Amino acid sequence: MDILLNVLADKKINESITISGSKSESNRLLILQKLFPEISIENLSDSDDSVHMQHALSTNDEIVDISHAGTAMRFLTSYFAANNGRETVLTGSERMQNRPVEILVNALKDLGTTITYEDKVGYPPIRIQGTKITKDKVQIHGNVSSQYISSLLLIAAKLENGLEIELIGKITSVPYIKMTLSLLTQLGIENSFEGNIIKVYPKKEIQKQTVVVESDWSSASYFYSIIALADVGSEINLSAYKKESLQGDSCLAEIYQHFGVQTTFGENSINLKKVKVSAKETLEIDLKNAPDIAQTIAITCFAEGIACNLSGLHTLKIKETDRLVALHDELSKLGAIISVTDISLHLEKSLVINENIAIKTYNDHRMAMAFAPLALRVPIKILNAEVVTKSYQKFWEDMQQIGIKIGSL
Ligand SMILES: O=C(O)C1=C[C@@H](OP(=O)(O)O)[C@@H](O)[C@H](O)C1
Ligand SMILES: C=C(OP(=O)(O)O)C(=O)O
Repeated sequence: MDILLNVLADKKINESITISGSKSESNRLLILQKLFPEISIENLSDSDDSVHMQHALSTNDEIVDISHAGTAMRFLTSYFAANNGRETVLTGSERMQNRPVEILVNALKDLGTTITYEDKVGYPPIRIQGTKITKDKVQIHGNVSSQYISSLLLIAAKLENGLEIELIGKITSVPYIKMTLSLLTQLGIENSFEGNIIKVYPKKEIQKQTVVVESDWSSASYFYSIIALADVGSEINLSAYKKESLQGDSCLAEIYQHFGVQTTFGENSINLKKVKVSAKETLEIDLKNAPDIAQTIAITCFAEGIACNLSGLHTLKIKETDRLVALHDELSKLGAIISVTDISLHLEKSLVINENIAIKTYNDHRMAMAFAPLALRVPIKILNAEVVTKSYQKFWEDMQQIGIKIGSL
């Protein structure tokens, strides 16, 4: 589905939108619920990635295909490895077969499990022989993906002796590790994270309880971008959000102050309001703690004619697409002066935005969603717009609600 986005001139936005549950929290809780059936989940994400996770956890098939879902691939690797007696081939989309899992697989092998590669060493598909894990100490590198660490943490309490993980080297996307540990704490599972050592203590059963998933902050980023580009006085209410979030992407509230967006926390919602024009100084941010909002921020800067230097982007090359190359190529077509390295992005201040450019999305939901707010400036085409469902089912419906007109190409 290729679409053309447009807006009516001078529209001041004043809308309320409800966003589905966090994909990251949901995919953790689905694994935990399988291990601890005492858990009930409310406001579960309706994303494709969470649907794939639910299906993978309910099937007895030998081959389990999780499509593009990175968290499902990584979290299920440990889950199946600890599933004594079961043999599973875990696979995914063509892109998933080029997203690395070797660091996690090696850690699980060190714990005594048997995992082999069906095709390319280091990448899915992998064949997992479920084993009873009795070892309780493992080392793992933390600089490639935090998902490997969360994966081990999610099964840790159900291992006979719990688990002590020693993190080696620099650690990336730390808030996601803390999210996993906070969820364990909330469920009554004892754990600690001191220096580079994480410990999770064994727990057979937990109290029966309901966990309410906060809505997805990465999805909220597109509304931050829209309000940043909208007229002063425009506002959007988003629910259901809270001030004490487990999601690192809640740093959006602070970052978007640069663009004159004020965030007010309500009972169960946030109000985003454009209170002044964007600051014109170069935006310098390290996004190693919040990689999923890099695309949104780069495009907001471009639309607002603000230069930026984004660093800490070393994980972007192994996400749904190489996001650094994709941003470079698509923003250049719009007229941006942009350069990227393997870990950073530099964007010059620009005054012109080319109209009617067709943006390629490379099977990456965030490419489609991050470019959509540019419709507030120029007519823009988004190719394969259906990719958004990986994390946000009703994204285009919600765009129409805030006044973006969508036509087919
Ligand atoms: O644990 C999680 O839920 C996630 C961790 C991050 O991945 P990396 O740790 O690979 O950066 C993030 O980009 C991804 O969207 C979700
Ligand atoms: C990187 C992402 O997801 P995953 O790694 O779970 O595929 C994302 O949602 O931006």
